[in-house]
Amino acid sequence: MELDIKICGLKTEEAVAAALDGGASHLGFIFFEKSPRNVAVKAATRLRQAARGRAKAVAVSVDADDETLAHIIEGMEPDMLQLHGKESPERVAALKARYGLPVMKAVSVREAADLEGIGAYRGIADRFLLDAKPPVGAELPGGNGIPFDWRLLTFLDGDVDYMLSGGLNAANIGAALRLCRPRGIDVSSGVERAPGEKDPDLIRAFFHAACGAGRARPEETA
Ligand SMILES: O=C(O)c1ccccc1NCC(=O)[C@H](O)[C@H](O)COP(=O)(O)O
Repeated sequence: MELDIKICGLKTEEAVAAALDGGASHLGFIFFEKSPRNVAVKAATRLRQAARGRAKAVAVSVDADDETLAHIIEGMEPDMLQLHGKESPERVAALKARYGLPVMKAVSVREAADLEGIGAYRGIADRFLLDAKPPVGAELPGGNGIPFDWRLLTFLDGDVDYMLSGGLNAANIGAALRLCRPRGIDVSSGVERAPGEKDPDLIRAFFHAACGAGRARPEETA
């Protein structure tokens, strides 16, 4: 099985092209006004066209209400929803049933106890995005460019399908892959020259480093 790679927070055609050329499996579009990566539905609808048949377009929202979600989903036609707020298991189940789209539930991790939060969503969420817990007072629930202690994941049930996220970049992705053996990885700040400004060269460097560490999941290359 190939490693999934999600480039998140895309806002320009240039960045989308670099992500697709690198072989991204998922492209993330942020719908959260406080984020420097926030995109309008109209822009995301245009940007996601290039991904059709090549990568999954992921709509990232944070405790969005029904009206907002309907606008996003009807407009950009995502392949997947990423719920990055405090959405309950019931809310996740209801959205899956309503839209028939796979859901990736973000879980914020700082310590081992945070991983217990996964349990309530198992059998409901299709996938998890294990991200670093934001620092106290942070405005953003994700995209803060900080890693968490990946060693915590070595105790996780191997059946949990997750993308590793939080502070990944070309310099640390090799170590992260070797330690955690995730089925997918996700990056945002680590491929930016400034908050919200993706850098195609950094995107290319990230793919190069991830592929150098084994694009296939490590245990399958052993
Ligand atoms: O990236 C954002 O600005 C953001 C805002 C609100 C909710 C989620 C957000 N990002 C979600 C992601 O999937 C990011 O890629 C993930 O948090 C990792 O970000 P980073 O640590 O910057 O690589």
